[in-house]
Amino acid sequence: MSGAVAAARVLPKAVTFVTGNAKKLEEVRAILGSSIPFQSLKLDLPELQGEPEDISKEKARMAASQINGPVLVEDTCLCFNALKGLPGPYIKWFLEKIGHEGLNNLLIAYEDKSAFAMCIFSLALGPEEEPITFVGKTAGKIVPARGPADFGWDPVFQPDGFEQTYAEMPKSEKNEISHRARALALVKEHFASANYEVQSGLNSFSSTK
Ligand SMILES: O=P(O)(O)OP(=O)(O)OP(=O)(O)OC[C@H]1O[C@@H](n2cnc3c(O)ncnc32)[C@H](O)[C@@H]1O
Ligand SMILES: [Mg+2]
Repeated sequence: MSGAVAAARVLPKAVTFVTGNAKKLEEVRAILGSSIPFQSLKLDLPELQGEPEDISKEKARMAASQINGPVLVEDTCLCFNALKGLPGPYIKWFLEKIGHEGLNNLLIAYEDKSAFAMCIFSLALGPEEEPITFVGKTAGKIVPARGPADFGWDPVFQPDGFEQTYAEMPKSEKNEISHRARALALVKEHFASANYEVQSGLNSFSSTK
């Protein structure tokens, strides 16, 4: 078999990035550019419980069966080291209920304000396929809110090596060093090496071009 080129994996349609979060979509678009042709769908998937990687995979399975085609989803965690990784995948509810100040207050009893942001993308090529995950992390610390409050917990997260919070940075700078950018770098690598082809149609592309 040596020298044989692996047959292209034909996908019925282009990969759909499924999220209910417009800001995530904006960043994914900015980071991926035209490197991976994808379409997007706004869908509020259930907030699951468990270990971050399992949550992301299950989210991908649910999205793939709703769409009946290849999907990319992501789940974002904000993990406080003093709290052994919590709120982690539950950050959405913590943020919604207690806000930026409440997140700071969770750490009042601890000297250690360090945290990391984590993004886990899962790619499911179809409803019956085992999702593949891609993890990106950025270390930083939790600080009193600074900067515009237009995306989640950005104002309270200051990445290591920077004087600005995610919210204070120009978007282009966040998109170079963020948890999301790091995970997407792995997604890009995967697409560059996988031999995907989309069945002819509007979204026709070949990942190996
Ligand atoms: O539909 P999905 O993709 O699940 O979108 P979501 O808003 O429900 O997102 P998550 O379940 O991943 O929950 C993560 C929470 O963290 C927020 N978040 C995600 N990425 C962020 C980032 O880069 N900076 C700040 N906040 C972020 C987001 O607004 C949520 O409140
Ligand atoms: Mg969600």
